[in-house]
Amino acid sequence: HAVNTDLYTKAEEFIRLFYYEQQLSGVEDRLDEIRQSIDEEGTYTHTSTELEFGAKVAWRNSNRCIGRLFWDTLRVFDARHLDTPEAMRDALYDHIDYATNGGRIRSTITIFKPETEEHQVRLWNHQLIRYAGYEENGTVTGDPASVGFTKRCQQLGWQGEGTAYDILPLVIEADHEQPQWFEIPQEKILEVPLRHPDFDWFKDLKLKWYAVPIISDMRLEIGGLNYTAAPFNGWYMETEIGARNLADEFRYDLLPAVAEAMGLDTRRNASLWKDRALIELNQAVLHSYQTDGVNIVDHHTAAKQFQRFEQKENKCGRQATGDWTWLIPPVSPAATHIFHSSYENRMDSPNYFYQTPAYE
Ligand code: HEM
Ligand SMILES: N=C(Nc1cccc(CNC[C@@H]2CCCN2)c1)c1cccs1
Repeated sequence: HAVNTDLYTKAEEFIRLFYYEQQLSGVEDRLDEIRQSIDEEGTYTHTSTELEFGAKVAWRNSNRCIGRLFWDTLRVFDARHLDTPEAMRDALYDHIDYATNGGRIRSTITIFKPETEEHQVRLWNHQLIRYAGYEENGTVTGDPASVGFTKRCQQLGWQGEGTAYDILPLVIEADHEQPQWFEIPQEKILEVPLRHPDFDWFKDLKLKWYAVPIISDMRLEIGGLNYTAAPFNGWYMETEIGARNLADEFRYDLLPAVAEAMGLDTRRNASLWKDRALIELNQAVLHSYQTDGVNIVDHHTAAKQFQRFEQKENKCGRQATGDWTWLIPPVSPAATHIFHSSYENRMDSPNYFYQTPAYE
């Protein structure tokens, strides 16, 4: 019974927040309904409006997110009625199409049914769209971060072409049954070839990245219910691609190649060759996405937008919580106000959480 009381307590806190912020009447009747449902069935069901509000506020509460100014514009697709892996696959295809929108990216979340004692839906992908990683005697082709998941996909019967840019399949696990994998049709994947506005040789590095980051392995908690499959996307901040995915030594490790092509002295740290290469790589990312009409935000603009979010929260009588260590951008952090601010890293509910890996 303790568990149910815990569930009711969380449900009540969420419902009261929803009725207060949306200035609705009749909260006691709704709470009676929920208490009865929990007593009779051990759980309760969110209305679509409660679900949408919960997903938006979970984004508003995401302490590590610099993009929260737009929390209230999230498009929420309610996919709780879908029961088969094929139906879920089609909902994921629709998510990719709707979010991509030819480059005019729309922040979107698709929410599958919450976990109960009987069932749980999990997406094994970290992101719906991501490149495979193949390890051959010490060297990796593709994304080193994907080596483990790529091996699991191969064990499930998937075969990639072996290039540095193979798109991994969707892997859907429903109710502890055998996970099913599905290819994503190539025409659904928007990618951006990278070129530099001033360095004509940059295109000869033959680099590209995908347009839409869709996180698919986090748990959305709303009023005590856990939505263990709720993929969400926004657009990229350029440093994620230019300062991490393509720059980290344990990812695509491209700083030496860019620095050499720039003719920098890579033997001496004090030449600041890594810093110069970083700036040009991030400049190429911004230039390429903007030229192709694919939404992206630079880290200075993103910080300004976050400052507006902080101000907007204060106007609403709230104080924005945050994780400073993630909110500062990895390039020129002290050039943003965030570096010179402090934030309480309190985890409010609703929120997005890490969850136990779906596979090992
Ligand atoms: C609209 C454009 C958006 C931008 C530019 C943006 C930007 C970012 C960035 C740069 C990070 C840090 C990621 C990293 O360093 O790996 C982040 C984290 C995060 N964002 Fe956003 N975001 C956006 C939209 C969203 C949306 C729509 C949601 C959910 C509905 C969201 C939820 C989160 C969460 C939960 C984290 C923390 C992830 C973790 O702890 O690993 N963001 N965001
Ligand atoms: N722009 C985005 N970036 C983002 C957001 C949340 C999580 C992530 C992935 N973070 C994990 C990686 C791997 C370790 C450190 N970064 C990226 C968005 C992805 C989905 C919505 S916005």
